[in-house]
Amino acid sequence: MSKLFRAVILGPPGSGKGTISERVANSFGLKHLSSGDFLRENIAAKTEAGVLAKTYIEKGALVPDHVMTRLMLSRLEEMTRHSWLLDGFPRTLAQAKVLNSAFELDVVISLNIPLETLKERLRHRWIHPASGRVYNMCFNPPRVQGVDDISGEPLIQHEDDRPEALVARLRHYKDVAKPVIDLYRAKGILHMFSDTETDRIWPYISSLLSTKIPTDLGDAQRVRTH
Ligand SMILES: Nc1ncnc2c1ncn2[C@@H]1O[C@H](COP(=O)(O)OP(=O)(O)OP(=O)(O)O)[C@@H](O)[C@H]1O
Ligand SMILES: Nc1nc2c(ncn2[C@H]2C[C@H](O)[C@@H](COP(=O)(O)OP(=O)(O)O)O2)c(=O)[nH]1
Repeated sequence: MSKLFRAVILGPPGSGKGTISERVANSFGLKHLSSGDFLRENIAAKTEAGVLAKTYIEKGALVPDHVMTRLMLSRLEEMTRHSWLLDGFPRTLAQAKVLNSAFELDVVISLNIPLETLKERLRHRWIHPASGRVYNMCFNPPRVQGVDDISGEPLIQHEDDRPEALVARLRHYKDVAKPVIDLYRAKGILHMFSDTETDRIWPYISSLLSTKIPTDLGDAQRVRTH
């Protein structure tokens, strides 16, 4: 059995976690598990966790740690034969400790993007709620403005993507994320990236992962698309 690769990407709202995770999944054949997308799946499926999580998300609050860890770890138990990249989890120190007790991580990527850049990006972010597909009028616009390329359904903007909501979200993110970042720095597996453009960060992340991901992942898993 080849060694599997386990990674996490951390970053504030709008920092490019989803965008970069998709490129990592496509380039290295890792499974991308986004906590936000998984929650939306559970909400749509009206699972017990989904119904409970919805009550918190609607209030703009984080889902309680015990609900998140139970949900995410049960999903990860189904993926033990895969290499994966987690996006949006862990978000708190309690979540990180539970994850670390269950899996040994190889790499933690932390995106450090300036506030003004985040504001500008989120101002133009449009989302297809059912699929979680993300567009940006300045970066990756849909073929037809306001319409999802795949389903033809309308795109929406998150209420809390508005600039005035972002400052509070960012302060909360920083308070909650700092101990998580410090934990992984202490473990010697943290890699921090700072820039205003994803396309400038991507080559560094791609070359880091190329050195870390076992080459014997097997062709089926390791599909290189350039
Ligand atoms: N690890 C987590 N712990 C607690 N709540 C979470 C977690 N991940 C997601 N959530 C909840 O689900 C909501 C949607 O998550 P999602 O990642 O899609 O949006 P977000 O947190 O606004 O992130 P971003 O703007 O960076 O894409 C969050 O606002 C939060 O309430
Ligand atoms: N202009 C610009 N927009 C970018 C860049 N990288 C990502 N974006 C867009 C995509 C999204 O609409 C928004 C935030 O990116 P995201 O991948 O959803 O971030 P995250 O919230 O998952 O961390 O910004 C980028 O480099 N430049």
